[in-house]
Amino acid sequence: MLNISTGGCDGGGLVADEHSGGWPKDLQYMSGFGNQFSSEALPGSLPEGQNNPLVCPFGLYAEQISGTAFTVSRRLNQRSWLYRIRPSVTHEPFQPRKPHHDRILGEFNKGNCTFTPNQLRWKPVDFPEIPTDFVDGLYTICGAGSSFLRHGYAIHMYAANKSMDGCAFCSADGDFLIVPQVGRLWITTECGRLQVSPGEIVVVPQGFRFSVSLPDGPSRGYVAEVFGTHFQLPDLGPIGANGLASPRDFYVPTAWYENDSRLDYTIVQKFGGELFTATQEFSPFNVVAWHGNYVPYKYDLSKFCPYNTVSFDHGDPSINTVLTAPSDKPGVALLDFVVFPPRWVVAEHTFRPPYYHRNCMSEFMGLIYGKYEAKADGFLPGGATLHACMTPHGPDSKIYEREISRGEDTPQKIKDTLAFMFESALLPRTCHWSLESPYRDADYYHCWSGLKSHFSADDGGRLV
Ligand SMILES: O=C(O)Cc1cc(O)ccc1O
Ligand SMILES: [Fe+2]
Repeated sequence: MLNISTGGCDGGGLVADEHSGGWPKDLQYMSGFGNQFSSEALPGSLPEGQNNPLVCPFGLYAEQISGTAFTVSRRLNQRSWLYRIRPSVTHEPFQPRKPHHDRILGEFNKGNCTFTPNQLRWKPVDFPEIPTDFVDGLYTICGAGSSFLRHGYAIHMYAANKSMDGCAFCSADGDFLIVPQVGRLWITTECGRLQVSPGEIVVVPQGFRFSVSLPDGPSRGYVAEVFGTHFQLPDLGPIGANGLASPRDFYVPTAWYENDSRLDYTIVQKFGGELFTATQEFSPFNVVAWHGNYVPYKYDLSKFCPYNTVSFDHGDPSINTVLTAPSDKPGVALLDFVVFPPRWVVAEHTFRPPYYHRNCMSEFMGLIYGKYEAKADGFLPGGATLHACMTPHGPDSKIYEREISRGEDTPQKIKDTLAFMFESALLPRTCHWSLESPYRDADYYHCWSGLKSHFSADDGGRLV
């Protein structure tokens, strides 16, 4: 069977999934970020030497999916060729989805959203009481820009308890970077299947159809969707050739198909922020072979290799960037995905937690497990915070008081925690339902009320 990963950032072989627990036992991935991959589920199903032969092996249809304009520079060009039993075009016309799902947006403006310079925090939501799949459980928190203009992003969360059945989802608006917090996601895509556990992330690029099964039942997590650009690895600059997220740790599925015909397979398409459905007589997971570099992939965050100070002062959080979706301005992200993983903290004569901060970028944070280093309580796993552009934030009073009375400079290990940040240059607007949500922590600002003055003009400003 052909499964090849070449070129791009890193060549890699096939890897078995450490987390596989029954579905399916022989799940395999190809490794490497940005590589050119080739995969076939049937030997000989991938055409050789050309993309669209007059007749494809096994009578398959050739179909290209383009993730960048045809004319984008070779360095950035992303596309894949899928060889499938029936082409995607064979469907009944799309209709607005009923019942209407009105908590998803693809465009953020004064009419459909609100905004506030206040610090926002949400408690983790409860799992749904009624059967709810990934699509029904998805709701937008905030975002900026417009999927129509191909510039912007949306931050969604989901809470679900039921596998998608006879239906596939696809966002025509942008790439989905999914961060599961509770419950594994077993994701079938047109390129094959991925098993994703909390602590891992998965990116399903714009346009790919996927279906989410929930082997553990109740599931919850976060999604960053980026419009008009794709995630890439950050440059490492003076760090050198290694460190942070290594290209070889990104796993891409191998070809897998089902040859199933049913009258009512439903495609749910997010398009311009609204959901449309179309039925077709076959599963969209009918790709027998494929090749290309426009692919879904997953990454285990425990493989992230953090770098940090070994002398003094608190480094900026950009040092923990896993993936970045660039804007057109050099060095400025449309959306960075940053993690705060377990690590040693050794800075001497330094206030070690995150500093007090006002940022021209906007920061949305989530917590996968444990406690976040800047908050003694209130920021819970599954919860979220939003500190928009220039909104002051930082450690709560308890963390501040604890830190300044720490005494010794012994090394400390931050452990049993995994927080993350979606950071963007674009100022987010917040959805009405997020601000009005019963899960919103209206008292959030109190966590800083105890930050009393320690100032004393008499002792040269030393702490008293
Ligand atoms: O907690 C935050 O707001 C994120 C953050 C973390 C950090 O280590 C430094 C700055 C920063 O904004
Ligand atoms: Fe911050």
